[in-house]
Amino acid sequence: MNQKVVLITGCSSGIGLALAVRLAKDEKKRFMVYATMRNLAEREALEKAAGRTLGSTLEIKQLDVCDENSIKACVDSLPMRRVDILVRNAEMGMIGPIECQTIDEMKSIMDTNFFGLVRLLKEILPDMKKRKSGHIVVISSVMGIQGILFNDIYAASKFAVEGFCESLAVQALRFNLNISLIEPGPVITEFDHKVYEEGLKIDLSKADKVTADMFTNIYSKNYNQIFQSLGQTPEDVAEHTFKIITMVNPPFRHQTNLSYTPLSRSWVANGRDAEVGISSK
Ligand SMILES: NC(=O)C1=CN([C@@H]2O[C@H](COP(=O)(O)OP(=O)(O)OC[C@H]3O[C@@H](n4cnc5c(N)ncnc54)[C@H](OP(=O)(O)O)[C@@H]3O)[C@@H](O)[C@H]2O)C=CC1
Ligand SMILES: CC1=C(/C=C/C(C)=C/C=C/C(C)=C/C=O)C(C)(C)CCC1
Repeated sequence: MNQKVVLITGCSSGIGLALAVRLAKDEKKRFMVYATMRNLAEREALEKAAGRTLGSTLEIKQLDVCDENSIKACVDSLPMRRVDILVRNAEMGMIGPIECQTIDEMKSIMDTNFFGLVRLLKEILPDMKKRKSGHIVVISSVMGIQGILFNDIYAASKFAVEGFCESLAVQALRFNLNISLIEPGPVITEFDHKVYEEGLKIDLSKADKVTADMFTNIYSKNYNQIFQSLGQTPEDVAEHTFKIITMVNPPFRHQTNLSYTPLSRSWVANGRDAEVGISSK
């Protein structure tokens, strides 16, 4: 059987975990999934969800997108170093006023979210080009095309990812490679819990009163309601991504949330006028 080798980053939770399991449980067994995570001590949830596929169509490996050696060691450990489908999923979020964030904290977001992708491609793209086959699937976000209040650095990292992929897409055509950007809106995962919890701990004393008030009484106050009303499950995003992966001619961009799509579409069409109006009152 001609199984496709899939390597996914950030599979300890959320979308990465759901997608790894979805592909490994494919009825036609079309995929051999290497589900990676930076810390193997966090493998329990994936092992549980993988069930019988563990050791058959799913294997767990260590990979930290911030560590070139770990990426190389992981790819070297694969049969003939072959990756047919790379899913770059691992990322970090960050919210809050920039006055309250250090440059080192911002650099760490760019290092994981943007340079993490660059490191992976430096290791995997040359082999894909030689074979003239491969699909690079990047879990981006609607924030890759639309900035959102108090997500300045995170959105910038997603814009960087999208610009990088858009530029590479031109080369990809020449080598018969596909690149797809998956753009979910809010998804209810560890990510949004972690980001929100961290956001609540921010020392707002470095921000002026108006900014601090906007963060507390507009952003934080409405955050849960936005996620509860619009949020998708990681399994839903995994299903969308599965469909993109199994398409003969996958699209370059794909938004996963029909409830959110009108917001990002109208933003692109009308600019700031389309910003969603939620009042602090
Ligand atoms: N949740 C949301 O609302 C949305 C999420 N997304 C995107 O979806 C993707 C997955 O996020 P989601 O499933 O929500 O969140 P999770 O927090 O559940 O998953 C993020 C994963 O990335 C891993 N990770 C972080 N840093 C590294 C690293 N240096 N090397 C390897 N793995 C790392 C985490 O591992 P560890 O457990 O070790 O921290 C975790 O497994 C991200 O790209 C995110 O930007 C897009 C739109 C909306
Ligand atoms: C909370 C909140 C808003 C929306 C937040 C959204 C939509 C967050 C989406 C996060 C995503 C998509 C994260 C991952 O990539 C608005 C509308 C700015 C108004 C003020 C309060």
